[in-house]
Parts: sequence; C-alpha cells; structure tokens
Amino acid sequence: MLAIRGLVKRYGRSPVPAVDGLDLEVGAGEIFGFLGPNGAGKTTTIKVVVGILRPDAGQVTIDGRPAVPSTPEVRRLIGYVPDTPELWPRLRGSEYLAFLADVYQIPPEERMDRAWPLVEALELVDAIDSLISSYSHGMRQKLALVGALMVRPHLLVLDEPLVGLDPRSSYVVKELLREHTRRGGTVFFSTHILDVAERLCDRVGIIHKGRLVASGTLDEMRALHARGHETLEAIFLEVTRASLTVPEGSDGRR
Ligand SMILES: Nc1ncnc2c1ncn2[C@@H]1O[C@H](COP(=O)(O)OP(=O)(O)OP(=O)(O)O)[C@@H](O)[C@H]1O
Repeated sequence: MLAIRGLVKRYGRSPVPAVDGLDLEVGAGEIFGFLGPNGAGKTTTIKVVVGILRPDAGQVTIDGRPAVPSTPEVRRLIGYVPDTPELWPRLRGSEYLAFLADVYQIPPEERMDRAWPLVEALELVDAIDSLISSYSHGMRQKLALVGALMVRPHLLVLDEPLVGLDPRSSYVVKELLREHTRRGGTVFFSTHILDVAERLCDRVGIIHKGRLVASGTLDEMRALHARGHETLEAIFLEVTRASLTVPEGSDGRR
C-alpha cells in the first residue's frame, strides 16, 4: 500500500542527504512505527510521502499510484497529522472540519456521522465551537486527527502523534489507529516513544543518518539484532550506537 524505493532527499547544497536511499514497504492493515534518533530523517521522509517535499531521487507509491509529484487523486488517499499542526487559528474547530469536508467533498448528510464520534472520543465537544487560537497543542493535534480520519484515507501518516497528549487521549488515539487498520487502512507514524512502538506496531523501522538500519516485526528485529537484548530500546541503542558514542576528550578529559 505504501512503498518507498531508493528515496533520497537533500536540503539545499548540503553534502549529506537527510534521507539517503530509503527503501520500505507498509502493507494494508498494518501499523508501522518509524523510529530514529533526532535528525535521522523521519520528518523529511514523511513530508515526501505526503507530498510536501519533492525527493531528489526515488519513488513513493500509495496503492500502486505514484505519490510524486503529488496529485489531488493521491492526496485523497492520505490523512496527515504533522508534529505541530498549523491549523487556521481564526477558524473555530467546527469551521475547520466543515472546510475539510468541503475540500474532500464529503456529502453533507455524512459529515456529522463521520466527525462527531471522533470529536466525542477525543473530548473536543466543549471546544469544537471555540477559535482554534484558544486550543492547546494537544487539542490542535486531536482536531487535526479528527480531520485526517474524517476524510477516511487509506493511508494515515502521523508525525509524533502522541507527544503532548494526556494519557486518556493517548489511549484513545492508539485505539483509533488500531480501528483504522482493522478496516483495512494503513498507519505510518514516527515516534520516539519506544514502548508505544513496541506495543502498538505490527512492524517498525529504524532510520539512522537517512538510512534504514533495521526493520521488521519485533520478533524479527530481536532475531537479527538483539544479541540477547529483549526490548526495542536495546535494539534501538544497538543499531544507532554510532550516534551515541561520546567522542574521546569531549568531556574535557582524556
Ligand atoms: N528545512 C530544512 N533545511 C535544512 N536542513 C533540514 C531541514 N529540515 C531538516 N533538515 C535536516 O535534515 C536532517 C533530517 O531532519 P528530520 O527533521 O527529517 O529528522 P527527524 O528524524 O524527523 O528528527 P527529530 O526526531 O529530531 O524530529 C537533519 O540533519 C536536519 O537538520
């Protein structure tokens, strides 16, 4: 459903690509967790997948359709929640959802049925007629998720969806992601929260310096990389070890 082949993305004239020959596939009905240290290339990959950035090389397909260049047809297949949703602050939550429903041509008689259960589940009922400028970061994330799910995408792409959410909201979001895949949808999300990835994802991939350094189910990752380690955290530390090495003398001593 999502296939990334040989993806390369470089910013400006930087000699080091942010994403450097990335290959991965995520199937229908799968939750895929995209992990990696800060600056590894997760957000860059996500922005290419959703059509915000153009790659320098490689292909991305969604349901077999090229995602680059991004077309309205392929964008309809994608629901996207960025790490810091830039929603229009002068709109009310309800106006934002109505706007999305117009853009995605959701039939008027379906709009409430699609949006309201999500608004209720994410406890936005009291805020939905307030201006988005009054929303907290977590409320903006939840509203963006309502919008992304309301359009019933095939592929849901989320950049750090659980950061800043309270425990109940975090639980509900995880349930909504599971529900999305039970209906045959696909979830591709980045996270730093390894125990969430461990419990929620069917498969994970670890990107390091723009390259995929490990991927698979947790059992596959253990078999390949664990050397007796059991947790995803241990595997993460193992495969990204180079970035954790403290240069000799960097603490002022030798
Ligand atoms: N707009 C930009 N201009 C120049 N370089 C950028 C830009 N955005 C990201 N980069 C660089 O590209 C590399 C990958 O960044 P990216 O944001 O994709 O990483 P990430 O894995 O999402 O990191 P984090 O976990 O910290 O969010 C980093 O070296 C970063 O400095």
